[in-house]
Amino acid sequence: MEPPEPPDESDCCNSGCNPCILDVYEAQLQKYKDNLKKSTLRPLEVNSISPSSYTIFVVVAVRRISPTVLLLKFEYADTKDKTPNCFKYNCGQYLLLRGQDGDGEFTRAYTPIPVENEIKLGFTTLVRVYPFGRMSRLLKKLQVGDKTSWRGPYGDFTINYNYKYLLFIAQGTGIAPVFSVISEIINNPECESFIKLFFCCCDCDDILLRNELYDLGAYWNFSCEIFLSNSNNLVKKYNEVVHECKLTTNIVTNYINGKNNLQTLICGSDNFTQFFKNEVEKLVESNNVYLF
Ligand SMILES: Cc1cc2nc3c(=O)[nH]c(=O)nc-3n(C[C@H](O)[C@H](O)[C@H](O)COP(=O)(O)OP(=O)(O)OC[C@H]3O[C@@H](n4cnc5c(N)ncnc54)[C@H](O)[C@@H]3O)c2cc1C
Repeated sequence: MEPPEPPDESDCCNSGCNPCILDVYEAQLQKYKDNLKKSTLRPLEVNSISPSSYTIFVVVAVRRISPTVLLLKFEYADTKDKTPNCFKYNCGQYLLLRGQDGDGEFTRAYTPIPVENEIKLGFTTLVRVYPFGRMSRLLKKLQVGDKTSWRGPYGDFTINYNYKYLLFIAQGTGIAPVFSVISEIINNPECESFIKLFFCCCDCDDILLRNELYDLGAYWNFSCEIFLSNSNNLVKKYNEVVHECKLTTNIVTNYINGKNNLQTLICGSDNFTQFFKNEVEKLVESNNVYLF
């Protein structure tokens, strides 16, 4: 383990970021000291991103994949006195992007997603831009070559392979951590859980990672059902299950009923997440429900 880089005092923007960079540094320093006591092994991996200080990543690709969603690719471009050899995060973890505007500095969370041929020292993220969003205004203007500051990864999600059934309920860009976790599970040859995804989208253009989810359908233990609030211009692919309606409590209840040993994992807007959490908890104990 590398000693954490101390943040500049000015890195704390006093806007209540979660987690605050100064707290992260203290916690990482303590972890490093504890590790030193335990081990004298030389570190083999030097991560290109750090939770306790900002690292510069340059934009290397901007792809619009729906009217409001961008797929952005970033590559390590810092000049710190370290030679990173990997970009490491656990599935379901997120990064914080630093923004600056007339009102000062602030951060927002974004989730790296696994993609084919990923750059060794980089990451990819799906970003929805909102008309009046503070970070969205900056993201909309990003171009290849622009520099951005990131810290992380954060989040302590761990996959529990003891469940026989894993039900994921995702909405919009909530698919980012869900896709990352499902990909990890599917790639574990020892996993014997059945994975079901209910994916809620506004319309056909909004079915994010559609090809990637379609390809996952080739695995024996994964199936996906897509729900569209607006199904204009819908063209289904072979074997794709697309409902021309919103996901209802009945559909969730029918899936859950009769299944013991099931975990439900939910990711979407606050209202969406809270609604399905309440519904699912009428059927299963709350410790079997995870909110990203
Ligand atoms: C752990 C975590 C991981 C995340 N990962 C991703 C990710 O991978 N991709 C991604 O696009 N976003 C992700 N988000 C959301 C992201 O952090 C921002 O909240 C989002 O980009 C909006 O930021 P903003 O500054 O543009 O909008 P803000 O200035 O914060 O909000 C302004 C307005 O934008 C609209 N708005 C903002 N957020 C939402 C929302 N979720 N649903 C509906 N309307 C909204 C509302 O009208 C709101 O009033 C994640 C959030 C968390 C907590």
